[in-house]
Amino acid sequence: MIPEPAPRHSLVIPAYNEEARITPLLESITEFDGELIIVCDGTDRTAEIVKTISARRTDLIIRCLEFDHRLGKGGGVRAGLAVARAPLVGYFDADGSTTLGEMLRLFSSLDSADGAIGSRWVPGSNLTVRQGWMRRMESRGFNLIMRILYGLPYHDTQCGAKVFRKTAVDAVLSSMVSNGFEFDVELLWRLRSAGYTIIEVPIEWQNKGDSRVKKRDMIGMLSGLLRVRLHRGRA
Ligand SMILES: Nc1nc2c(ncn2[C@@H]2O[C@H](COP(=O)(O)OP(=O)(O)O[C@H]3O[C@H](CO)[C@@H](O)[C@H](O)[C@@H]3O)[C@@H](O)[C@H]2O)c(=O)[nH]1
Repeated sequence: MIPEPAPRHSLVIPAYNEEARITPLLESITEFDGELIIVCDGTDRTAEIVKTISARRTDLIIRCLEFDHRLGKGGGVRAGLAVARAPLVGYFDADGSTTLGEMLRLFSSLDSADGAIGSRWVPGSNLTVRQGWMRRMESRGFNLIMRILYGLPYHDTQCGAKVFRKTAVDAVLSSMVSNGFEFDVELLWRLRSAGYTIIEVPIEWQNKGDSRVKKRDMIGMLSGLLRVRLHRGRA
């Protein structure tokens, strides 16, 4: 049997109880030279919907990873990245806050770096629907703390659109401990500490609302990051 060629890109979509938003996102993708890995660990019909679309859309490679317990956003992304087969990998949110076109633009900037993160807070970005001022302040404050605590020079560590060379991700993934929304910061920190270059790229972003991020997740995110920094010390 001739082995299937590896896809060019792997994109992970963490999808926790996304039955209302996953169909429009997948249907908006008309062409993609790669695989989509949807990580479903919720309690609604997301996985069932993904499998139905996957069977019908023979023009796309859609893989559905199913879990019977909640992994957290970070845990979900990690599970997806671990089985990604392409040399260029990444992840973005299920809510359609950014588009596949923007993800392809991020991929194309990997010519000059090992990782590229979408940023809503650098010149050239386009926020078509702005976040409320409270969430914006929290985001700015969070990034400031990350600059101080982790020495990360980025303006938007939490944007859900990120791409990397698979070799870079593979080098750090097994040391990662974060499962929640703090995953992104730990990943960036470990990659930078291992000498990989990551650039920040302006992105087009539409805030969709109906966030799964609750107050307790924010507290969990900060305390998780303090724990990683204090107890693990070095990457
Ligand atoms: N598999 C899985 N996915 C999850 C989980 N929790 C959240 N997600 C997924 O993570 C993505 C982001 O969650 P949203 O509910 O859309 O929250 P948001 O407020 O719009 O998220 C923004 O802030 C987060 C925290 O800073 C960011 O991580 C996120 O990328 C985005 O910028 C969605 O695709 C959602 O399904 C989980 O436990 N498991």
